[in-house]
Amino acid sequence: MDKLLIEGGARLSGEIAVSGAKNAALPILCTALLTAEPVTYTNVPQLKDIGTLLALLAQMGVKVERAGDTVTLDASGLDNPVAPYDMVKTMRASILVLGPLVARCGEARVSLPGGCAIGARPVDQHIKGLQAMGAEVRVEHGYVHATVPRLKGARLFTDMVTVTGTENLMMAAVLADGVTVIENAAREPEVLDLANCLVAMGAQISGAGSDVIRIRGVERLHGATHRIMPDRIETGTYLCAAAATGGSVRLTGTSSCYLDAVIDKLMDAGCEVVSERDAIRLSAPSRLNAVSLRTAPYPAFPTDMQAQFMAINCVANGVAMIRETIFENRFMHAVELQRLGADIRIDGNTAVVQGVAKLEGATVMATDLRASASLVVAGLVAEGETTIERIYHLDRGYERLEEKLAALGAKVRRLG
Ligand SMILES: CC(=O)N[C@H]1[C@@H](OP(=O)(O)OP(=O)(O)OC[C@H]2O[C@@H](n3ccc(=O)[nH]c3=O)[C@H](O)[C@@H]2O)O[C@H](CO)[C@@H](O)[C@@H]1O
Ligand SMILES: C=C(OP(=O)(O)O)C(=O)O
Repeated sequence: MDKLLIEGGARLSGEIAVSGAKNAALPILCTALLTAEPVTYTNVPQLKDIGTLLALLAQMGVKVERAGDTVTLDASGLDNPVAPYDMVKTMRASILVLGPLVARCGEARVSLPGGCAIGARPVDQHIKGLQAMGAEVRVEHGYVHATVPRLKGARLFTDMVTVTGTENLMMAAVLADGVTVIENAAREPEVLDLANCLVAMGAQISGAGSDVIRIRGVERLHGATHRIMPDRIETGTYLCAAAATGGSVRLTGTSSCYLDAVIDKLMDAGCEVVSERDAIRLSAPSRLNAVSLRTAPYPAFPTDMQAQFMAINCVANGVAMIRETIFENRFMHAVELQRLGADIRIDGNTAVVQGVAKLEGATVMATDLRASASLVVAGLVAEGETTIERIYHLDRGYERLEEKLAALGAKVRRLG
């Protein structure tokens, strides 16, 4: 199993390009299921999760062509609306095929993605929404079976803000008979990016990006070309890495416009952040101030950046309170950070981080994607060598991580 070796202490500086967003690409690639015409997607990141999704689509009968960051999908031969357990178990986002399959084929059999390290993550809201649109849905033997002659537009209200739930129901509604209104919708930029792709394919959607989305179903969608938005979490992670090391970096192919909550906190920590049209520059002081935060749905502070901010607080000046309100088990990085010498106390969904003067390198274990990112950030500032095990988690969400870090001057290498 691959490991990452980091020799801490280098101050990051220089320029790197940010990749397309994993969490936008995953739902957006599923839009191909909604049409018999080819759809081309650009700025698709080369990540393990994307490979898993493309393999899943291919076994359904979708023709997949991939050249660099461009993917063309042709679902004219879609003949197997099934997502088997073996392909779904490694990636929760595979539930995103459910809505499009029911909408286009009138049936779907999709394995429940199951629990994962950061929480139970049920999909009851996805199911409830499809039922409200007239689908007959049964959960049997670990699979969601859904059938319906044609979905009907409905008024949907989710019990909590759910990102992939909103995305699944929006994709189901675009081919439904009549108007669907999703209330309490997720406002994440990735939901808006998905809506933009669907509109380019002929869907009628208004309100995406707000908490009420209105969709008028159409008879069919057509092919289109869509560019995936930049990855705001990858952007935030490199900003944290630079900030922790007292560095000065410029990130290109990205934008600060979806990162207000994160950039605010970096500025509170003492960083100077300058937004350009398609780039962000950050310069950090030699020691950051501690910054407290509370995760919540967009536009508030993203749960996917909580672990990286815990890492920077470990070496900041002062005490930070970090409250996680989205996932019930998203502090697993804390014990690993403690192995590096961090002072962290967990009390329910709150972590109290007392900054220390220095961390020391050690062997640590990655437990999920962003937990792993926090260990990278901590390893970059720790004295001596840090070995991060189980980095397959990182490969789910960070394209060419070692190469990008090395381009900023980090001493990092992968051991196979
Ligand atoms: C591929 C993708 O885009 N993943 C992101 C997406 O995950 P994902 O879409 O899975 O997360 P959700 O927004 O659905 O989850 C929010 C909360 O709602 C709960 N819930 C959700 C659906 C449901 O049917 N029932 C239910 O109880 C979840 O357990 C969680 O506690 O949003 C999360 C929250 O911003 C991010 O951390 C993930 O990176
Ligand atoms: C939790 C994440 O992803 P996923 O929903 O794909 O597990 C993430 O991107 O941090």
